[in-house]
Amino acid sequence: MTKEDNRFIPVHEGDREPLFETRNRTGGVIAFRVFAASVFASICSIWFYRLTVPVEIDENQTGFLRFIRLVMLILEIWFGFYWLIIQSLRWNPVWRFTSTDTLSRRHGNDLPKLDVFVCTADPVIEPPLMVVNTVLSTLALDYPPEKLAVYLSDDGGSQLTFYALSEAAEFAKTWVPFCKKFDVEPRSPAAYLSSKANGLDTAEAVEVAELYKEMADRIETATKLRRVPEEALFKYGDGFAQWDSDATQRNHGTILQILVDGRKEKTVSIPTLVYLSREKRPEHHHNFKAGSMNALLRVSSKISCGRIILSLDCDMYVNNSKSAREALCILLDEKQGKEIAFVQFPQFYDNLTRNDLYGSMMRVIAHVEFNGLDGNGGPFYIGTGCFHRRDVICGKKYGDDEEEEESEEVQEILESEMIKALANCTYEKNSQWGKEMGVKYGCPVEDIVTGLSIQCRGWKSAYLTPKRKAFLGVAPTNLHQMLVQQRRWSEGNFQIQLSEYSPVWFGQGKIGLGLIVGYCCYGFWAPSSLPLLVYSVLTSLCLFKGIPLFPKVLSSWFIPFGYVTVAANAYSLAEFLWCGGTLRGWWNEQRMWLYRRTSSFLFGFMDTVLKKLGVSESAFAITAKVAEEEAAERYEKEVMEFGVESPMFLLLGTLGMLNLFCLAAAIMRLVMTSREDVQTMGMQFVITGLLVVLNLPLYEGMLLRKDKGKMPLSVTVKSVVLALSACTCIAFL
Ligand SMILES: O=c1ccn([C@@H]2O[C@H](COP(=O)(O)OP(=O)(O)O[C@H]3O[C@H](CO)[C@@H](O)[C@H](O)[C@H]3O)[C@@H](O)[C@H]2O)c(=O)[nH]1
Ligand SMILES: [Mn+2]
Repeated sequence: MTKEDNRFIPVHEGDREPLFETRNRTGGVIAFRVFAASVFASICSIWFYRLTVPVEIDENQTGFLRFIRLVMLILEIWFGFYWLIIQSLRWNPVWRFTSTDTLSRRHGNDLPKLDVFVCTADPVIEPPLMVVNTVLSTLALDYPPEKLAVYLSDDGGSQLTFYALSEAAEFAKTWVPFCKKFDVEPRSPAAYLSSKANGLDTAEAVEVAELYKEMADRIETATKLRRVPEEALFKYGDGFAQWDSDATQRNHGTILQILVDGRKEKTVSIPTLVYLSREKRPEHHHNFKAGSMNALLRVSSKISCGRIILSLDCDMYVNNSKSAREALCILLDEKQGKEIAFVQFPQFYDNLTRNDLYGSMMRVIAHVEFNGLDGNGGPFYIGTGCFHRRDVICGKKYGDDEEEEESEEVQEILESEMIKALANCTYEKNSQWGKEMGVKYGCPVEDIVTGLSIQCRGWKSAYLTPKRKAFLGVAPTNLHQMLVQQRRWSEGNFQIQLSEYSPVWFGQGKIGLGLIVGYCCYGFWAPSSLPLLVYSVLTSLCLFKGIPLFPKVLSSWFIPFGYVTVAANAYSLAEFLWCGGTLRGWWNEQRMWLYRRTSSFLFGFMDTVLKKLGVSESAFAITAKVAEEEAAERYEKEVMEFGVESPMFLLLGTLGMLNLFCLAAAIMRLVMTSREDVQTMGMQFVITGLLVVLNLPLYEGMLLRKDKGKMPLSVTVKSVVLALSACTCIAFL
C-alpha cells in the first residue's frame, strides 16, 4: 500500500491500533553518511593514485611492475565496489516492535491455525534426543493447542527418530501442561532443566525433571545401541509396521504416523503431532531439505492445513514461547501486515563460547545487516525460524485477493494411504512443485532462492528480533564443519546470482534496487574469494621480493590508504561491540572472514563453476550437531579444531606459511641491509604482519600442538613444502 492510499482509509479503521510499529534509526544517520562519504572519497583517491601516478622506472622490470600495478588497480576497484554495495545494508535499517497484548485483546484465542515443520535428516549427526527437544519446545508454544500441529520430517527414515518421537508424544502430555501452568521458559526440556534459573522447587517440577530424565535415558540408550527396545516395538507397533524389512535411509516407502490427532478429540490439551518420512528411491532425486519441505506442505494440507507455517531446523528450539504470537502481530496486522509474506527471526545459537571462536553468530549480519535488508524491502528467508503464509509459499502472488479464509469445517479425515501418496517420489512428476510452488529445487540454499522468488511476486518480508531470543540452534563446533557450511552457503548464493532467478535480472523491476544490491552482497561471497587471495599472496610475495606496492609511508598518497584501513576497521570494531560482541570476538571474526574467503568461498566458487560446466552436482552436506568429548572440551576452551585432512586446510596452511616466510625474510632484510624498506614497504609490513598475527592459532595447530585437534602432520608438511617452493620460485624470478 502506498503512502497516498492511507488518506482514503476510513477514520474508524484508522483508530484501530496497529499490531506492530516500524522504527527507523533515530540518531547517527547523518554522522554515518558523512563518515561513509569520507571513506568513499578515500577509495576514489586510491583509484586515482593507481591510475595516474607512474611506476618508478626500473629498467629491466618495467613491464612486470606495470602488470602488478594493473592487478592492484583491479583488486582495489573490486574492494571499493564491494565496500560500496555493503553500505546498502547500513543505509536505512529498521526495527519492528510488536504488541502481543493488543493481539490478545483483539483476537483472544481466535488465532489462525499454525503448522510447525521440523526437518531432520540423519540420526547420527542429529541425535534423536535433540530433535525431540526441538519438537517438544514447539508443542509447548504459547498457542491454542487445537490450532497447532507439529510435523517432523525425517529424511533419515530412522526408526530411532520415530521411537524418540513416540516417547516425546507421551512425555508431552506432562510437559505441555506443566509449561503452561508455570509459564516456563525456555520450553525445550533439556534447555530448561539445564538452565540455572529454572527454580526446580515445586513438586511438579521435580516430577517432570524425573520423567524427562527417564525418557532421555531410554532414547539415548536406544541411540547408542542403534536399536529400538522390544517393548517399544510392541507399544508403537502400527508405526513400526510401516518399515519394510529391507528399508534403508535411501530406499523406503512413505512412512506417516499421526501420533497425536487433534482432529479426533473435541477438547485437546496437546497439539497434533505427526511423523513423516517421505518416500526415497535411489533413482529419484530427493532435493534435500527443499524436497522434504514440499512433502510436508502437501501432507499437512490434508491433516491440519494451517494457514501459517513455521519452518525450523531440528536443532533449533523455541526459546521464547511467544514467538508465534510475535510473528502474528505482523502477519495479522490489518494495514501494513497485509503485504508481508513471511516473518524471519534471526538464527541465534545456544552453544556459543564467549568469544565465538568460529564467528558462528555472524553478529553484525544478525544485528545490523538484516535490519538494513528489512528497510530495503525485507530480510531473506534463511530456512529456519521463519513464519510463512501457506498460500504464499505455495505460489500465491501479492494482490491475488482470494480471501485467505479458514475453512471451519474439519477436514474430512482422509484415508492415511491417500495422504501418504502425497509424499511419494513420483507425486511431483510434471508438476510445478519445486518450481512455481513451494520451496525451490536445485539450489544448495533453497531458502534464499525461495524467499527471493516470493519477494519477486510482490511481497515484502519482515525481520523480528524480540528481546527474548525467539529460537536457538546449534552452531558448528569445529573449523572444518564451519568451512563446509559456509562453502555450501557461498556456493548457493553465487548460483542464484548466475541463475535465471538472479536478483540482478530476475529481480529487476520486481524488488527495489536496495534489495537487489542486498542480495548481491551475499551472492558475491564466492567470487570475492579470488581478489582477497591474490591480494594477500601478492602483498606477501612482493614484500619478500622487495617490490613496493603502496606509496611511501611519509608521502601524501599514503593518507587515503591509511585512512581507509584504519576507518574501515575501526568502524567494523565499533559496530561489532555495539552488537554486543567482545574485542576478542571481533578479532576471531576477522580471522574467520579471512578463512572463509580464502577457503570456503573459493571452493564454493569452484563448485559453482564446475556445476555450470556440468562436471559436478551440488550436494547438501549436513552439519553435525554433536562433537566427541575431547573436541567438545577444546571448543569450550576456544582452542581451534583442525584434526581432519582437508583440501581447505591445505590451502589455509599454505597461505599461512607463505605469509610467515615472507614476513620473516623481509624482517631479516630490514635488519641486515635495507632500512629504507620501512618507508617504501610499510603498508606491506602491516598487511602481512596482520595476516601472520591473525594466523597464530593456525601456526600453533600446525607446529606446536600435540592433541588430536591439531593440524594433521601431512597437511602441515605439504603446506610448508608448497609455501617454500613458492618462495624459492619467486626468489629466482
Ligand atoms: O536432505 C536433507 C538435508 C538437510 N535437511 C535438514 O535441513 C536442516 C538444515 O541442515 P544443516 O545441516 O543444519 O544446515 P545449516 O547450514 O545449519 O542450515 C542453514 O542453511 C540451510 C541452507 O543451506 C537451510 O536449509 C537451513 O534452514 C539453515 O539453517 C536440518 O534440520 C536438516 O536435518 C533435510 O531435512 N534433508
Ligand atoms: Mn544447522
